[in-house]
Amino acid sequence: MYEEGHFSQELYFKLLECQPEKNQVMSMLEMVTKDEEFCRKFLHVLQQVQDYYCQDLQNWLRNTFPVYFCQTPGSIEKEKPDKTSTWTTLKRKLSNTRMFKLERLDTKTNPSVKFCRVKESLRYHKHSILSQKKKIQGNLETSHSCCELIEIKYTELLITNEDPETFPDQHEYFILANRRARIYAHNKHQKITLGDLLTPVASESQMPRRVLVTGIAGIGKSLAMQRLIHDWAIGMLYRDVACAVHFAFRELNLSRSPLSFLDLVKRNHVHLEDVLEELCLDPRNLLIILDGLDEFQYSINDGKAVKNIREAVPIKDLVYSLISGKLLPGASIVVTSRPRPSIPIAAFDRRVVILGFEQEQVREYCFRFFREKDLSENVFQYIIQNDHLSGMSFIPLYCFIICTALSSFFQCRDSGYCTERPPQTITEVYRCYLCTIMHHHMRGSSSRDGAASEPIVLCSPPILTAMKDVLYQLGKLAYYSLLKNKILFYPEDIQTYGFHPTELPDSFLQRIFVQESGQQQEVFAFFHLTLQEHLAALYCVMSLTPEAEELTQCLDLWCFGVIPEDPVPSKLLSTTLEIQMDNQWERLQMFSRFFMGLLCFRIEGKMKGLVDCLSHDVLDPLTSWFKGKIRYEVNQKLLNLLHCLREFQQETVVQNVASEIDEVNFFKVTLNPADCATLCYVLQHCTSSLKILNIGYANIGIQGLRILQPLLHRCQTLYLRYNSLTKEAAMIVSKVLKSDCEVKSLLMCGNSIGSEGVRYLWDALSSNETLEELYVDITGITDNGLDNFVPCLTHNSTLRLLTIAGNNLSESSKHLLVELQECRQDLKILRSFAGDMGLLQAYLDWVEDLKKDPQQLESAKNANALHNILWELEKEEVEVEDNNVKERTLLLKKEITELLECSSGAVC
Ligand SMILES: Nc1ncnc2c1ncn2[C@@H]1O[C@H](COP(=O)(O)OP(=O)(O)OP(=O)(O)O)[C@@H](O)[C@H]1O
Repeated sequence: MYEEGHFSQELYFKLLECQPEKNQVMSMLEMVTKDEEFCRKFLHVLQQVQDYYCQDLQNWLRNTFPVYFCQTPGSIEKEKPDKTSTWTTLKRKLSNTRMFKLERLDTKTNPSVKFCRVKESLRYHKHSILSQKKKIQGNLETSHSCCELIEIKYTELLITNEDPETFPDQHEYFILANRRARIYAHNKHQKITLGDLLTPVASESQMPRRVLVTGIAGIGKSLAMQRLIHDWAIGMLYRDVACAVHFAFRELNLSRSPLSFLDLVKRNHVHLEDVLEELCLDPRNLLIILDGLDEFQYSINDGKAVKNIREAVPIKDLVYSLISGKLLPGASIVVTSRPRPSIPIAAFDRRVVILGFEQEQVREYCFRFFREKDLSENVFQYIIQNDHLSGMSFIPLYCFIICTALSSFFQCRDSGYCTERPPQTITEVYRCYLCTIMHHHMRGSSSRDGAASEPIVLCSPPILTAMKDVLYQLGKLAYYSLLKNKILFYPEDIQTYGFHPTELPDSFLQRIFVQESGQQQEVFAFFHLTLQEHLAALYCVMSLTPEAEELTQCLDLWCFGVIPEDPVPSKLLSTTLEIQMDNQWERLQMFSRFFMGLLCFRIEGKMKGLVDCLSHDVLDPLTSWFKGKIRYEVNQKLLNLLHCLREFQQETVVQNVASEIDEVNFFKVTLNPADCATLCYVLQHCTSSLKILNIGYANIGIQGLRILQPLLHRCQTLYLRYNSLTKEAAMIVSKVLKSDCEVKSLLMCGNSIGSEGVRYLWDALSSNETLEELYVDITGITDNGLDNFVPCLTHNSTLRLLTIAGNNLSESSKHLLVELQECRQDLKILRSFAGDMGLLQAYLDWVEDLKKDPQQLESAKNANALHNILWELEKEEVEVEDNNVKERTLLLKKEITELLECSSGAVC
């Protein structure tokens, strides 16, 4: 009724939430029978879904309301409100897909009895799936987020049909944030829905049977699997599957003794006990979900194959046999894992990646979280207007953290209590989140109901004092484990830090292993890696002495992996010196940013109750430390330093450091909008010129360029190559060139600014008096891109070099270039690759770079650069006379052809 547009979302959610004593069906009937029109619509919908209910009810409805049931199915289509609704999809599927038929079971012997037994067992099985209300990780039972119903809580995720690549060893968040920047920019990846995980796409001839779903921590893999099995149980998805079962690897770890597939299923799904063997006769009846492969304690690479569902084997062999299709071939298997699963991905017919929420889903999430339109819209607007928060919000778990953190501000703002400003930096968000859960923890469950409307005084000294010991010990556990790259803790580990496993503050840590009969083994983890990083940073800030050298030595270690030659006595340093710190800095980036943010709080006296204020005296040595580093660092290390400054929020420090920066090199570092905002934040603290801003291959897209716009006029050399920029980017740059700017060299190659875009650039050049070099090779320019070229450039007096090769210009346009060259003798124009040995060599070197760097190759391919060059080289070949040039031209052609063949999958 909701999907069909007859129930509002509010009514639908209300119905879903009705208490068990007030049966949902009864409530629904009460609602629909109130008015005749409603009743009519209800019967229409019932007619559409007759397959869902039993024959008796179908007959009764037919006899009682013949008028509706004599209409042709589909007559209701005209009332359909939303073409993309799951309801519409369901109806399409009902008509298209094969439905599961019990005849596929072996019913030769005493068929009717068997038939009923199987049907009955499956009904119980589905019922038990639907009645399990899984606790949604990290939820606080606060007044606004108490609801755990999956229909209400679940917000659609962006899933793409794409192979997980081999990622560099970086923090998962950064990888995904950067990866998404690429995916949005080119939009070439195919989106798929949960319901299509097992449906062949156009290029596939067969239905994929074994599917791997990857995604970083907190992106929603487990919730998606819960949603999938839920939707199967209510008949919305995979109706051709007779029986779906779900296992979490963290629970499979508990199976210490050998067991058979039958034992495994029966242990978890008792209702299937009597019918499982029959269901397994045709494995196509089965859908097996295996969630969280990364948490499996055993390696399945050396697993042994088992083919018999009755044979008891070690759990790893069972898992291996299912995933490799040796056991129950034909069954559908969906496995989830964090990126880089420790299993050959070739075992899967399909690999998909969950990329989290798109912006509209963040809005939807906010609504589902707060359930109040105005409040949720205010929160959503606040998130999207803050690049840092919006940059994080695509991860559902972060969305939860942000909404929890913001809730106190926006709710008490409405009631007029709030004096503080809402959090803006990541550290502030986590601090508020932590304070909210501490507040919650302190209030205890008994006073929960009455206290819901109280204003929250976040992080008040009494709360911090009361929680001080817990936070300190948890932080200590977090810090030392983080350095050792450890995220799971055994009870012994916990006890070492002064906690008893039964008295753990479960708002911070989650128990991973459920307690099972006879087995006591439990493991704990912080409910998200970022919470561990935040608490670790809190511990370090609390433990820090006023000794400035300790601070700078620690920063050297965390931000660069540099072990001090002459370490000062420090508990933060002593243990870390024993740890291999090579390349640790990559993993410690989020931690170091949190550290700087919390250090600011301590200096500003906002940690009263936890630790004394730290004197402002540390600011000078800290400024010197930043100045010393920032001059020489490039790429990811530089980016992390800038983020640290952003989190630190100390204007005088940022100003002093910013004035030291005269070159910024982010060549091939993918920059997401939050990175661009940070770069802009720091550099705007000074007004002097920047010699070089190199953001070539940073894939910033138009969103990133808009953020960086205020900086561009101060750059002398501006590298914007291969950034997925379009006409709008040329408009921005043209504005910059018309302003009082310092830009001398502008490299725009490999963007799709096109003819319209380049005309804005020519126009700007008619008045600009700074630009000396302009590179617009391979930018999609065609003949009409030169419409205003000659008049504009004749007025220009500063441009000395223009490269415009690799565009689609006809002979007549090339004449225009020659024409201009004649009247502007001081201007060198390179219009083709063969025209200049230097340009040819530059492109040969470029091809060498592409061979080594798949990401750079991807950018080049997205700009269609290789084909453009080839096309032009082929035309030029005829004209070349100089043998040297000819030889280089042929070589470039050969290299590019080979590269294209190689990267399209042919054997290199
Ligand atoms: N589709 C969604 N709609 C609403 N909330 C979601 C969604 N997906 C995830 N969440 C929120 O994020 C939390 C983490 O999700 P989930 O446990 O599914 O992540 P995961 O990818 O399995 O993480 P991990 O790899 O750490 O196990 C959920 O508990 C829930 O609060």
